Amino acid sequence: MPSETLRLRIAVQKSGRLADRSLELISGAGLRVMKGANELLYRIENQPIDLLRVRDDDIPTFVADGVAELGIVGYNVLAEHFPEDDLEERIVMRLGFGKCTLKIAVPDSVSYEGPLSLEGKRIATSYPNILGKWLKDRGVSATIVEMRGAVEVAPRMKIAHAICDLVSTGATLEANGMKAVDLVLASEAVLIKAPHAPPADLAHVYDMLLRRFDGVTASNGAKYVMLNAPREHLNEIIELIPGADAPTIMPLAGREDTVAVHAVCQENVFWDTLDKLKAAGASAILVLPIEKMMK
Ligand SMILES: Nc1ncnc2c1ncn2[C@@H]1O[C@H](COP(=O)(O)OP(=O)(O)OP(=O)(O)O)[C@@H](O)[C@H]1O
Ligand SMILES: O=P(O)(O)OC[C@H]1O[C@H](OP(=O)(O)OP(=O)(O)O)[C@H](O)[C@@H]1O
Ligand SMILES: [Mg+2]
Repeated sequence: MPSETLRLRIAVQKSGRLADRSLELISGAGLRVMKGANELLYRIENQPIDLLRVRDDDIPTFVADGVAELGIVGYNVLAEHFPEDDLEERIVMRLGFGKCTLKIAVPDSVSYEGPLSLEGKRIATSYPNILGKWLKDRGVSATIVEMRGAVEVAPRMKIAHAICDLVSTGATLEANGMKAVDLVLASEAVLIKAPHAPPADLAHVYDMLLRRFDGVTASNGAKYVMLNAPREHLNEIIELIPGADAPTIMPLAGREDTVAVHAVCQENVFWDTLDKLKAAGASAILVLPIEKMMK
């Protein structure tokens, strides 16, 4: 095959909760997506890369089989496909979006004293492998009722006593008269890789892509903080800046007692932090978003 026809493939969710954020990550890495007539495959205009747009359930297998070199999928979906594997071998990086938890939930009126309360019960879920392993590890024997969706209605329909489903805000559980009682798995979107190295001709594109994804992900939520600080409270003020690593301290023209402080914060900066900085004597505080970061 001539090398100019070789293209890397990234499997992404076609539509759903991860679709937009996956495309944002891809464009954040400088890839220009061409939305053509082919709904299954989007071309990247400025790199030899294609996006394979599929149901999220197909992504772990496509990547494991080498149909795509990389994929963006929920950790929960990956764990359900490969419940016995060391998932770290498949994961390139955690992406910081699509955060949710897989939880055991029961009707509000039901008491729960730990996993043993599930003994002999029926539990509805779309994640039979993860739940099966979780129950086995805790020595609980229960019947797993597999459902593709609308798991939250199972107790009301008398199909199951409990459910094991994804939760983020808890609104779905609340609307269905249920409460979360145990954590099974914490999840977020992850970048996964095929077991074999990419074609040699595309190794540089692959490496560049991982570097850029890392840069976009690392800057997620990170902020650039600039402020003026009285010298006598400098240490206290630096301590207050969240996740600040080696801030830059600069003199201010004509102001002996005050310095300018610039710092990259690895975490979000909330209003209460600004209030504390102000109370400690900081002034002219600016918090700026960081678009890209390369360490
Ligand atoms: N409420 C939520 N909050 C945050 N993230 C979520 C939530 N629900 C699901 N997710 C994450 O987003 C992923 C995709 O969810 P979505 O509901 O779009 O899946 P789906 O209906 O199975 O989509 P597909 O049509 O691709 O099969 C989930 O596997 C999970 O990782
Ligand atoms: O705690 P919450 O914020 O309410 O989120 C939890 C809900 O989100 C997901 O469903 P989604 O809304 O994606 O619809 P689906 O069930 O059709 O996939 C999940 O299956 C829960 O039902
Ligand atoms: Mg799915």
